Amino acid sequence: VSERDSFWRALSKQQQQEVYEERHLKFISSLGKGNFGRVDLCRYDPLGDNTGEMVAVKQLQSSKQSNMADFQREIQTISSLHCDYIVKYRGICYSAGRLSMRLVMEFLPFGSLISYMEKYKHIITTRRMLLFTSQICKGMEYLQHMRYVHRDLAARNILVSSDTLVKIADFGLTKIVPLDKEYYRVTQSGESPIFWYAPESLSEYKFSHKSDVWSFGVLLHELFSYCELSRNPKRLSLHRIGGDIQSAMMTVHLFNVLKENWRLPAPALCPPKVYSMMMQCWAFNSEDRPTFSILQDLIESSLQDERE
Ligand SMILES: Cc1cnc(Nc2cc(F)c(C3CCN(C)CC3)c(F)c2)nc1Nc1ccc(F)c(N2CCCS2(=O)=O)c1
Repeated sequence: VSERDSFWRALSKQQQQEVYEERHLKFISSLGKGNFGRVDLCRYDPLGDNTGEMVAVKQLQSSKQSNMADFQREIQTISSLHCDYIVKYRGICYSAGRLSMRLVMEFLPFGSLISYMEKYKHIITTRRMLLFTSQICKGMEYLQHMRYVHRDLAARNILVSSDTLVKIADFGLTKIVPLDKEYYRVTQSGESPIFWYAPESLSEYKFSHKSDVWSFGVLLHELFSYCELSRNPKRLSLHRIGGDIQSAMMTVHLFNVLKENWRLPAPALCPPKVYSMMMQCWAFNSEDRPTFSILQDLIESSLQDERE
């Protein structure tokens, strides 16, 4: 009980206010599984007349101590973020009986960018893709302003709210950069999305706003490849380094080909200015990479080209 109560007390006054009562949270369907968590679509229906709002509810799969701590940090992170391009925190559902708590978020009806692009790739325009790019960049500028490093920026973690709005989601790996340093060094590697990692993250486990910029470039590659599985970063990188390497060596081989200046090839039909943006994000030395505000200007200029 004490552990449960200590978590409860740890929540700020503001977070405790947004409490969702379990008895009014009606399960509708499972949306998917991600970092240690499962996300369900629920209707929060206190009036019991099916007029309540639809919400996305994330709960831990295993109540392992380390996962609990990560989940609590994820809740602290997402509840402190207020930005149009970041999925909104609604509150927490603290199930009285069980130890587990659940994170309640706004529901985005179109799902992840990957499923959206698969479905609409035949009608989506370059302009629309640049609009999505600009929104993700604005979300990342805000995240950087709050001194957060996302560490898992990838198309699978971008959610689509409407045909004209996408948001950054899944803060399971997000860390705060300490005030006295420009980067965060992780100890446990866990399930690492190494094909989205900057060289310094592969070799020294260093994560910074500049490593998020590298991942942003990989996300841009996914988007302008219409999130096609045959063209995804993991598939293309494995093709370059040889697919039969066991995972420990994979990081080393990936680092080496990046050191030798291999990069993901330009997606078919990708505007030259957009590929040039990706290549700038993939500068080997982190200080040579653009900031998200410089990227915003480059995106605006590409949008101009598409307008004329
Ligand atoms: C916070 C949030 C808000 N809205 C939504 N809308 C949403 C709407 C949908 F139609 C779908 C799909 C679309 C495709 N068809 C076949 C099944 C349902 C969908 F997947 C999601 N999803 C949220 N989260 C979420 C859900 C599910 C997740 F797997 C992950 N993760 C992904 C990487 C780590 S993760 O576990 O965080 C986050």
